[in-house]
Amino acid sequence: MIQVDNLYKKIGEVNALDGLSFTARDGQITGLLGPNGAGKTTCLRTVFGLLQADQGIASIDSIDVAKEPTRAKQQLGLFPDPCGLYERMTPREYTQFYAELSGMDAKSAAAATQEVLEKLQMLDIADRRCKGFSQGQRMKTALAQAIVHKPTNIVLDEPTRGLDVMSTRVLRDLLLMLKAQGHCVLFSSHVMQEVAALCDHVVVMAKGKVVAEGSPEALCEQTGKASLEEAFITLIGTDEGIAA
Ligand SMILES: Nc1ncnc2c1ncn2[C@@H]1O[C@H](COP(=O)(O)OP(=O)(O)OP(=O)(O)O)[C@@H](O)[C@H]1O
Repeated sequence: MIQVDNLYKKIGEVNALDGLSFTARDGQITGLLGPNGAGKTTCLRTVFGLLQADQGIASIDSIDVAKEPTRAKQQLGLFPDPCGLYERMTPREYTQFYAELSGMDAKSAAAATQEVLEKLQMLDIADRRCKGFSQGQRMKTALAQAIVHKPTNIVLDEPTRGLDVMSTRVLRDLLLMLKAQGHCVLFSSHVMQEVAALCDHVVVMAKGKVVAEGSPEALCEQTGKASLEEAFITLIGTDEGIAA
């Protein structure tokens, strides 16, 4: 479970987070939806301990990220940009390298790597170099790295940005699989369709604050609109920076 409680963060003159609070639960996909500059990335960076909030608490499975960053991060997987893979490494080498970085000895890392490669159904590409991989294959490799240390919680910042339709579908299926396995999945997006299709809980944010939250259906009901897109426009007052 990921909780943010009353987070404030001023960057330069901007209140990037302005009293942000929400909970992302286990066994659910939670979407952070907001226009450009809403504070989504700032929020996720704070959750991962890359930024320190001015005020408020971010916690992973009730562990305060600012006070116990190492222990908190053991429960957290951060999905990296799949474009940044080391092309000369194979998914197995790459995943094992990250497993060892997370503190496992070589034998445990090899076993955890084999397990995750099986789980993501990527044994067929496990021992090929990443150079020339399709976006979907890169995506799987990036996700293998993010979850090899078996975190309960997985965070993704705009994971489908720049992806083709097939790769987006691969990623969606992977996220649904992680949810079915009881993980807490938190991702940011400004793609309405993706959020409506995947999320159990949507946190609509603007200007560093939560404007509304609930299931896509509840948000439609609350605003009296038929689609999440219309509900969003009603809540935010604009659809600027949001993709259908
Ligand atoms: N390093 C920085 N320097 C200056 N301003 C920043 C910096 N990082 C964030 N901000 C500002 O903080 C606010 C929140 O930015 P953030 O990147 O968190 O938004 P976002 O919701 O992820 O936006 P987008 O969807 O455009 O990626 C914005 O006004 C942004 O300009």
